Amino acid sequence: MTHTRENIADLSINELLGREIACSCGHAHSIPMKRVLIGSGVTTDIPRTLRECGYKKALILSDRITWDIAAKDVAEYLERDGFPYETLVLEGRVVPDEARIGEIIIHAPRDADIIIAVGTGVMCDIGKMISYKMDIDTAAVVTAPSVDGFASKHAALVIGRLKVSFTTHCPTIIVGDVDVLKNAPMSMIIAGWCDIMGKFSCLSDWKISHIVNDEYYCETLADMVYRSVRICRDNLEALKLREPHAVQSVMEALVLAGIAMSFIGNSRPASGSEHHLSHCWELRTAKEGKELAPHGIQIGVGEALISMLYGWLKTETVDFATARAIPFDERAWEAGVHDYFGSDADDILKEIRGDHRYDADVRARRLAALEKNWPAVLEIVRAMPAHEEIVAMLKSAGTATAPADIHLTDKEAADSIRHAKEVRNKYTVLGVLDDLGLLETYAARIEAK
Ligand SMILES: NC(=O)C1=CN([C@@H]2O[C@H](COP(=O)(O)OP(=O)(O)OC[C@H]3O[C@@H](n4cnc5c(N)ncnc54)[C@H](OP(=O)(O)O)[C@@H]3O)[C@@H](O)[C@H]2O)C=CC1
Ligand SMILES: O=C(CO)COP(=O)(O)O
Repeated sequence: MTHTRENIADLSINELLGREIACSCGHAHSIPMKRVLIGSGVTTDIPRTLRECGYKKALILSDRITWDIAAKDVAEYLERDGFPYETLVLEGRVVPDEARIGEIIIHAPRDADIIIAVGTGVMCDIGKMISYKMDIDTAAVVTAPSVDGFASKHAALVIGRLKVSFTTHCPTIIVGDVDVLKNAPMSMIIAGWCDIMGKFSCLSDWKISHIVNDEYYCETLADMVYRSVRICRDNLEALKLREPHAVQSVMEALVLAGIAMSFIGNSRPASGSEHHLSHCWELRTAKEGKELAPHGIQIGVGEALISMLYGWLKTETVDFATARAIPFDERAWEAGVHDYFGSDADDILKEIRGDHRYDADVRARRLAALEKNWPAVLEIVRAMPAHEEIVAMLKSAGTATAPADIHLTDKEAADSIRHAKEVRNKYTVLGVLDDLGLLETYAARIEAK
């Protein structure tokens, strides 16, 4: 049976796993994930699930906080079941860096065939990396619905003080016990909800790139993600009251976004211009040794900024002849990249030169495609929720809405708008504005606010 945007909604998360989904986009989607347990009390199902998936011995990996929150319960259920396991409880604050990863590899038993990482973004990323290096599987027992990376095969690690995204493998089992998730700090629950709200711009960016660059786009998956975004948006009041169905919908949306990324082999369904701003903020603050707000909270602010740019573009009088006549000052651009990215600039420039995204002929082709398809692009731009609507949603969630709320100045926000198109080879609204010669004007407006 071919799956389409209409009938994919009939499938549960578990029906998306462990098989090929023939899709109307022409691709067969699959993910090597075996089981997703989301619901009240699902921790008790872990021993049976491990056995059903063929595992023989687990290493439960946690830190002190997540041991008390969930890992000790996992250990108790495995003990009662007679399922072989060992535990490794990390002491102190956990940073996913070389030292921690080395420490865990030294202490991990050689005969475990699955690592059960108990925690949130950091613990799950460590679990992915260690299991990948040990050539065994990993399960994520999530203690707060805070990020959409649980189901992805990427691990964000700190290497040489810099945040680097490693390709590892996705967990084979994900557990989100709603009885645990609903008691997480509200700021972490809202962070996950913000990560989901960021999909409004990321999915619009992806669709625009499909039109302009003929980039592969799967309407069925985009729709699947959109549907879960709308459910989370509509459940906000219930989420603030920690109602189980609302917490469950955020956890499911986070996992679905990860599955969608794995299905297509890149992060298009979950990361667009709003994430690229956050990548810039992290790169810069890591160098300055500053701590930023949690990932999801940054995405909320990124979404507010990007929705403002989309809003300005909705009413812009676009002049393609003027855009075509704008010369590309390569030396000035290169100097700007060095200035902004410092020691990372050479790597970034090397990648950009390799993918040719700013070559004159490539720019000209993009501009021609933009001009030819402008009504279709404008339709996507106009469908983006208004900036005021995004800000009202974030305010209602009680979270950050503006750069100042996460200790960024308007100048820092404007600079990230100028440079975020360099951090990933993904065409977004920032690339559209750049091609149209509007990026600097819009960045300057943000700076002057
Ligand atoms: N791989 C991917 O695709 C992605 C990865 N990321 C990465 O994820 C990380 C951010 O993850 P995030 O979840 O926001 O933050 P962290 O994993 O850093 O967790 C934040 C803090 O919350 C604590 N905590 C976890 N659960 C609970 C709970 N139930 N009650 C009280 N405290 C709790 C953690 O404790 P403790 O320290 O004890 O665990 C930690 O101190 C970043 O490193 C980011 O780069 C983000 C997006 C995608
Ligand atoms: O953070 C991510 C998804 O939430 C991954 O994004 P990137 O592919 O932009 O690194």
